[in-house]
Amino acid sequence: MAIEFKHVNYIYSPGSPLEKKGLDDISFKLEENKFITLVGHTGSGKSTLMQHFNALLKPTSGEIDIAGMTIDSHSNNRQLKELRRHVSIVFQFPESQLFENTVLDDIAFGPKNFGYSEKEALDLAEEWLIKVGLDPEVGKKSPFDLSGGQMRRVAIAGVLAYQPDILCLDEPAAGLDPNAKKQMMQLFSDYQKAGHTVILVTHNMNDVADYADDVLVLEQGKLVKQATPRELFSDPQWLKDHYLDMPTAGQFAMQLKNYKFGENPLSLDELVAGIRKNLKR
Ligand SMILES: Nc1ncnc2c1ncn2[C@@H]1O[C@H](COP(=O)(O)OP(=O)(O)OP(=O)(O)O)[C@@H](O)[C@H]1O
Repeated sequence: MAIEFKHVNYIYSPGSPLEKKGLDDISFKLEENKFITLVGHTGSGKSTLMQHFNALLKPTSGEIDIAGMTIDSHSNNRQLKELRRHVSIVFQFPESQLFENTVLDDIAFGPKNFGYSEKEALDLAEEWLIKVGLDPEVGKKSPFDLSGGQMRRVAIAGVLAYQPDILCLDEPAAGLDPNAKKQMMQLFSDYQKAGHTVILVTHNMNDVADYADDVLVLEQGKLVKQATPRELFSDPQWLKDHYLDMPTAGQFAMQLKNYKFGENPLSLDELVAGIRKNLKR
């Protein structure tokens, strides 16, 4: 199911002295089953946009076609429960929402909430506990006896277990060590490849280069670019003008003044291949 935003505006506290435009005439279309990244500086509107994907915020004007539904300022709450089964948002530090006595019960909570029987939900919980890389024995523990990284996995397993078609993630790897972060990003990449849409808010251009099919760039509530990572990172001047970084491999290549790279490398592999070519010249 494709996603389309049509002239979406969102205003915080309209008519009050605190009135603030969060989104400004946003229009775009996303193909289904892609890995999308959402980038932009602090305050550019990423979280505001994200919350429109499952109507935690509804457009002040304009409309959104998502998961076979159309959301506008009048959408009612019954429609929204159905939407939230298909579109899930994982906010930063989701482990702060864990509350059940055991890890398995916590993971099963999501599927139960969306209509699975007790048994089905527990079966899914056992399956996803392993898929997120935890030992089955962990299932019987209290979530509060786990490390921070393990708690994060449990919280994410609770969302993946009911298999939302569209998974929205707000900096899900924040605060994890590099190894744990890589494993978590791989989990999301696998989830997308298994036939789901993943939408990731990130400040990290390496994540954009490594995982994204498509990038949306926000600035002051406006969409200023929709592109592939290759297109975005092939224009260093545009990035500079918009105070955005190049991925590490591209930055490194730009420092090698006497080397010629056909395209700015996006990954370590591309950087190494480019350097090898130059050494053979
Ligand atoms: N509840 C609110 N009430 C009023 N204004 C808000 C509210 N939440 C966000 N804003 C404003 O809306 C704009 C967009 O904020 P938003 O949180 O969506 O940005 P962001 O790109 O997610 O930032 P960050 O990277 O810091 O999370 C900002 O100017 C912000 O101050």
